[in-house]
Amino acid sequence: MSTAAPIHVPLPDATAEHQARRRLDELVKPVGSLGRLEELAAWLCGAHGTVPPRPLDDVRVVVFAGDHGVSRTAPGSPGVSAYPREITAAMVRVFCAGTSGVTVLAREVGARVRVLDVAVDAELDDVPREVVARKVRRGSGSVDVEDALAPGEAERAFSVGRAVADEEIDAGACVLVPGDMGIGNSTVAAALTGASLGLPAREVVGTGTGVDEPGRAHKVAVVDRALRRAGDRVGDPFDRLTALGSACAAATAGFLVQAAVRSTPVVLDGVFSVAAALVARDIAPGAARWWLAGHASTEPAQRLGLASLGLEPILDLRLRLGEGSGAVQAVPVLRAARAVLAGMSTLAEAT
Ligand SMILES: O=C(O)c1ccc[n+]([C@@H]2O[C@H](COP(=O)([O-])O)[C@@H](O)[C@H]2O)c1
Ligand SMILES: Cc1cc2nc[nH]c2cc1C
Repeated sequence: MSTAAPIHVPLPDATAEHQARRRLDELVKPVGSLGRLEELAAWLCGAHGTVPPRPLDDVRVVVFAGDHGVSRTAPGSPGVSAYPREITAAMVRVFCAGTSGVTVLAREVGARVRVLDVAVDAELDDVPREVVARKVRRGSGSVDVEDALAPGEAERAFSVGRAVADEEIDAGACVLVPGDMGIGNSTVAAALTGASLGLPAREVVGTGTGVDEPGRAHKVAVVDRALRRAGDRVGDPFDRLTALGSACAAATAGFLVQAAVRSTPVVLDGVFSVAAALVARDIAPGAARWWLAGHASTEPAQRLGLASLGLEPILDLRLRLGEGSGAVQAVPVLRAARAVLAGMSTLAEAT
């Protein structure tokens, strides 16, 4: 059970949000005709405390990379992923080379991408030192048979995530995007989501990187064992991260909480970031007010998690890549929402 001091999360500015709604109704268009853009514009005003909101010109993705014990498979036995765990380390090098999916998509919208090895099960001595400087451990425990983390590690990884959010915000970030890379992490995300929402494995497990139906049935069995093993320890969010999460999940939760503490909007991405968000909300109630849902993933746990957070996805492109790839594509929509308030004249001026 964690005894850490409560974390204070500021409230968005309700007055600015209200003023934005009034202004939106006055603009040169039928009332409400810009639909979701109007809601996003008002939300941004609440977050920034100004009408119109400030330009969203410094968007930063942090990809938390790590391995998860559930992806360790004996030769000939079924696995939880369609890909081998060695892909995680290989992908960190791809992020460093600037050719990953999220890096290419982020470039299109002028966002930056930083990758951090939080728990990759390899010594990455061929990547820049700052990529590995925050490493918490090599891999995390296999949650169906053992705790993911040793005592104190969830808190340590959570602090890493908070420190990284602080660094990005101090360097000028006005929007943060949590990215993830970790073979097997859709199983861990399902376990965390099941525990956070009190749902059975069969409802939260999806196909991840593309397992077939027997593969999904195996994942359901793994998550079911994990939920039974953890029992009622999952009531405390740090115990939940220790039993069923991973160093990456804890770091991502810390990143999301600290963004809220610093009044910095977050665009959530796929199933892993949403699973971490459910835990982060339990650590810092009110933090979810600073988060938006970038897109709807094909994973059931992501959809269920967003519904519980009260967040409606901005996009639905049937993505299931992770990395922050869906969230960055929502950035132009947010910029469009801001432009409406910043640039449109009023109906009164036209008549
Ligand atoms: O974000 C999603 O919704 C998503 C859905 C399926 C897979 N992924 C990515 O694929 C990996 C996890 O899939 P798996 O099958 O290995 O558990 C991990 O690196 C995620 O970033 C991501
Ligand atoms: C190649 C590859 C890239 C990824 N990016 C996020 N998850 C991934 C999984 C695989 C397999």
